[in-house]
Amino acid sequence: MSISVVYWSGTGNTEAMANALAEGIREAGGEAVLQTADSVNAAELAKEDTFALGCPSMGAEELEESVMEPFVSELEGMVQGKKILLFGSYGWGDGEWMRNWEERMKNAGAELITGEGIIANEAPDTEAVEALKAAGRAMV
Ligand SMILES: Cc1cc2nc3c(=O)[nH]c(=O)nc-3n(C[C@H](O)[C@H](O)[C@H](O)COP(=O)(O)O)c2cc1C
Repeated sequence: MSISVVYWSGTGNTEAMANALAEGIREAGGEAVLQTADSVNAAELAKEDTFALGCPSMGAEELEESVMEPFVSELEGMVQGKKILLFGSYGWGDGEWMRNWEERMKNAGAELITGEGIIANEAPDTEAVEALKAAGRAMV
């Protein structure tokens, strides 16, 4: 099973999370397709039943504004019934951006894999890496 992991990452922390997730997908025998959000067409992605989206907390507890925000906004109209895993890194906040993002996707009709997004403070630590690998395995 081929699973897309689409993310935006400015300094590599969310990218490291995407790599851990991909490792879990591969451990379970799946094929992980890692792509940055600027190279993905939302309508094409929405043809898949299960996929992962990653973005750090930017702005003031917001999705990155030039690529990820418009991408997620476009996807919102197309995710009814989709199984989506959300993940991302943050710095100093309390995860508000992820709670808002979860709410948006649920209101758009998506089912969140693991129930809530997986977050990591700056670079993912061992615990976050293990949680991402487990989520990746569960997606296959
Ligand atoms: C412009 C900018 C805005 C940010 N805003 C927040 C914020 O509102 N809350 C927070 O917890 N972290 C914030 N951060 C910290 C990043 O979320 C954190 O450094 C994260 O690890 C970056 O992930 P990345 O390496 O995938 O880009 C901000 C960072 C930048 C550069």
